[in-house]
Amino acid sequence: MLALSGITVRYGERQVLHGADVDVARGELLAVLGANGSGKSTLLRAAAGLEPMAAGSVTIDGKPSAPLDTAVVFQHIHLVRRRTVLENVCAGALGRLRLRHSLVPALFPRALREEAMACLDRVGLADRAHDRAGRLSGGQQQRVAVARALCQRPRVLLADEPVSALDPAASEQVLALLAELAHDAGLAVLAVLHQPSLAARHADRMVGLRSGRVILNGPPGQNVDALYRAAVVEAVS
Ligand SMILES: Nc1ncnc2c1ncn2[C@@H]1O[C@H](COP(=O)(O)OP(=O)(O)OP(=O)(O)O)[C@@H](O)[C@H]1O
Repeated sequence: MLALSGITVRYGERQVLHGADVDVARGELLAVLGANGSGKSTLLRAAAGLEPMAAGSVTIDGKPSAPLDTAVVFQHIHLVRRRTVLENVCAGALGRLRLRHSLVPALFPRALREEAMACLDRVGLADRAHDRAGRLSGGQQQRVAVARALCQRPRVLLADEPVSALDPAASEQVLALLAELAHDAGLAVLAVLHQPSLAARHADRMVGLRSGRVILNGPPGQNVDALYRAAVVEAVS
């Protein structure tokens, strides 16, 4: 479904991605791991169309990816804290509906509110719909951010270190949610993670980057885990 082919990114003289090939199937959660500075976030930004590439292509089912095909969830959760949870989720649809209602949430159409409620239900937070977003815990806010991404109706969900600011229990919940969205909703999900053990518990496949190159690609398991530790983690220790 999502195919990143020959992704090459340079900052000035410095090349940070060297023709990386990564694909994610429909219904798959792919974890991208690697040491600091290995190019994980740059790869994700390239997948989202947010990074100018020196070479390479991003396609979905063989066609160039369009902006609304991919939704992104970031480490820093950008919810509007004084707005309700439901209004924040509705905002995920603004791009696709070309609504001008972002400043007047009361005017969100009823159908959109219902869809946003369904997205919230999917992340297990329908009962918090009318609370102000700022009152939720960090883990709950990240799940709201996932619901907002779903309201965009993307085909691909990209998550950049979505659990870095969360405690272990909330991290497990968010990763389980991403896996569920891949498996049950048929999304292709790519998550940049720093914790190999978390990735191994939830991801269908792991890709390891080192210095802008893909150095491993396989299902979580002893071989990949050992290779990951040897090739990625120990490279920086
Ligand atoms: N806008 C930029 N201008 C110049 N260099 C950049 C820019 N963005 C990233 N880099 C460099 O590109 C390299 C890859 O960065 P990237 O953020 O993709 O790594 P990462 O694997 O996500 O790291 P981390 O785990 O620390 O988030 C790093 O050396 C970084 O300093």
